[in-house]
Amino acid sequence: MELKLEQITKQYGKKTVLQGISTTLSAGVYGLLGPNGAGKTTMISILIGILRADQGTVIFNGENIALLGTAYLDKIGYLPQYPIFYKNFRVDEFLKYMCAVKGIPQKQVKTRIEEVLELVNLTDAYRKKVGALSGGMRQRLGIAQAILNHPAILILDEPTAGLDPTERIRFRNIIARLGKDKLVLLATHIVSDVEYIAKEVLIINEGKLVLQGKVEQLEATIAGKVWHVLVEEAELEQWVEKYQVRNIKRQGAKFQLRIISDHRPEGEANLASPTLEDIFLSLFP
Ligand SMILES: Nc1ncnc2c1ncn2[C@@H]1O[C@H](COP(=O)(O)OP(=O)(O)OP(=O)(O)O)[C@@H](O)[C@H]1O
Repeated sequence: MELKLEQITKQYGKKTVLQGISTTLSAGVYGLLGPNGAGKTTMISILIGILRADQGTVIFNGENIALLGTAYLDKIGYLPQYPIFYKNFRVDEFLKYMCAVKGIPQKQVKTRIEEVLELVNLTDAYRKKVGALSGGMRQRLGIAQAILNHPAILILDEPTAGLDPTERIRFRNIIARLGKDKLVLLATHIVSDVEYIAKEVLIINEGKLVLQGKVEQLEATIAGKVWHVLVEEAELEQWVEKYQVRNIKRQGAKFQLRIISDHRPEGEANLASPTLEDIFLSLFP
């Protein structure tokens, strides 16, 4: 399976929101990272076929999606950034409704609903009202509806916003499992959501694809530039002014600073292993 973006460009009025995005994606989890307003949701809207690019094409398995029409939509599962749930529906009623929307044959509905609820660990919530679910359970229900039609491509826009750490990990595990046979594109600005599960990370800023690669490849781009330095409290302010300080952690009477710098900072400085968050923050301080 292959999804290819060729020179995707989109403008809203005079503002160019996507500028010549080109990439090729296949099965596996991809993290789409970028600061607020980078163009993630616009790119997703084009990929799920609800928005046309001004220029460029999206090609699914060798065919232009603009010509595939609903045959392409059948391949897509989508969880929007702000999903609207009908709170008075029960979970099973909501999923039956979504099966009808997606044209799933009546004979398959019951089995398919049981399968997707099991996949997202919501079997026990079958008869619960959607309004009674926690935020995390509701997001998992969002995934359940997105995969009802066995999509080849699953697109999730900021799926973990507002989730507690336990739910975030649970969610991450579900996504990793789904990525074994689907192309999963997960847009987020929470770097840790994708750090451990993404096959590749795409970083966009101001509508341009600025970096793409495996997490280790991206981390290698700032190897030798991430430092830990121990400083006194009285010196903190001058360090923060002089260096790009990523993190400050109290260590006994002193403070440990995580710094991104091309050169070894003065004082007690030790090299640290780079993380994806270091890259993100070095690009968007
Ligand atoms: N319908 C629209 N009309 C005009 N401008 C828009 C429209 N939708 C988005 N924009 C602008 O396009 C830019 C990219 O927005 P987009 O929502 O794609 O970014 P994003 O990376 O998803 O941001 P966030 O993380 O905040 O959701 C922003 O400057 C936004 O204000």
